[in-house]
Amino acid sequence: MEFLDVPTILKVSAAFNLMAALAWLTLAQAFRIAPRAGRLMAAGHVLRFATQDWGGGLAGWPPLLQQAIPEFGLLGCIVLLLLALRRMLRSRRPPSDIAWVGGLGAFGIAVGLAIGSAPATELASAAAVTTLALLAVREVVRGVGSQLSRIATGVTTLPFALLAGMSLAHGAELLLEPSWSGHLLRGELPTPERAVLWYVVTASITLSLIALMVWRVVTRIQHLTYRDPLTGSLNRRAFEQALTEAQAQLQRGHGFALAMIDIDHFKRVNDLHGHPAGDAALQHCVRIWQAGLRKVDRLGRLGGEEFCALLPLASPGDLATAAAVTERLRAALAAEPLAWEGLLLPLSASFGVALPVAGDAAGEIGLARADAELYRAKAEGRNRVCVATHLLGATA
Ligand SMILES: Nc1nc2c(ncn2[C@@H]2O[C@H](COP(=O)(O)OP(=O)(O)OP(=O)(O)O)[C@@H](O)[C@H]2O)c(=O)[nH]1
Repeated sequence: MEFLDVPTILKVSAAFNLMAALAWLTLAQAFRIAPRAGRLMAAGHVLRFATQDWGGGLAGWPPLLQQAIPEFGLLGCIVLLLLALRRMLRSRRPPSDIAWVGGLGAFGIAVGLAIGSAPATELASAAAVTTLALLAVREVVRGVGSQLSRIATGVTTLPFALLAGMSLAHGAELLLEPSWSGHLLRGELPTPERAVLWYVVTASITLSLIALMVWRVVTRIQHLTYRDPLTGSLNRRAFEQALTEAQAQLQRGHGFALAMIDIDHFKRVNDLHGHPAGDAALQHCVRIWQAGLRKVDRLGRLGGEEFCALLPLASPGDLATAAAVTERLRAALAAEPLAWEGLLLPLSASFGVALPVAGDAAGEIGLARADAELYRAKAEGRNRVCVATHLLGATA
């Protein structure tokens, strides 16, 4: 580390915090990207900038403040960062756990300062920072769920895990060698290795949060592009894209079935109970059908009260399985009326199931066949599943 002296590393780190604060504030205020999370992040970086020891910067201050300012500053910065992370990942969990850990940490630091024990002060700070960093790891893992690959989740959580590890190691170091603490009070600077490590961790936490923010924005754009805003099912364009991809897979022996769906007498719901009731009925149907479908299945709203489910099959011609799945969807809706303004509105739908045709690139022939079966289900009395030429389910 001879090429970099410690005061330079500390100044670079301070400048980085200031620039990061400006960048988050610009994203939040000028571009309205993750505004609340951005403001919290900016506040965290400003706090770190203002309270970090830049190498002798606190030398003229009273000894108590020389130790108190960086310890409280670091703790406050990590609390703000964790709150920002929670907002970024749209977590609904109340911040009481963060408040508890931050509050206990601050109390521990204050007690350490009051009794004049530098090791106790640093130990309280290390314990709180370790816990907060572990909470951050948990937050990311839960927040991204299965939506990111394991590698991406691992890379994103790594900086927080590193921070937890460093704080834990520092705590252990203080227990084994209490004389190491209070280096600020003695006017000592950290070693170049420590200073660089802190800088790397701070910078990688910022990069990790930027990656999460980009991921959030991209996910939102994808949702707006591919989802029906009312029901959350795929919109027509996205469903057609899924169908085209499934048709291509058909050549490789991966079969699927199409179940065309239309809610029965839906106009009556609108006419008798109003448009909002109709909207609620559409959401109700999609919630029930999504619950009955597997993760690999795709449900799309093709328009109005017409939907289509794309059901991948284990064996290409397995129409019986597709019919059984569709019958389950029919029965589930028929069994669960919509609760609307104190009333229970019975709902049902008709279904037409068909297999796709190889070589039909956009899947139009399969859709037309499923549509013909749906037409037959309507004509034969509704609330039923018609498959190819066979009637499999029928209820009055
Ligand atoms: N509330 C609401 N209604 C919609 C929406 N999209 C379409 N509709 C209504 O859905 C109704 C469809 O009615 P029809 O095509 O006559 O079909 P139906 O009443 O379900 O009759 P069958 O299909 O023959 O059983 C129309 O009244 C449309 O206005 C929507 O997003 N929200």
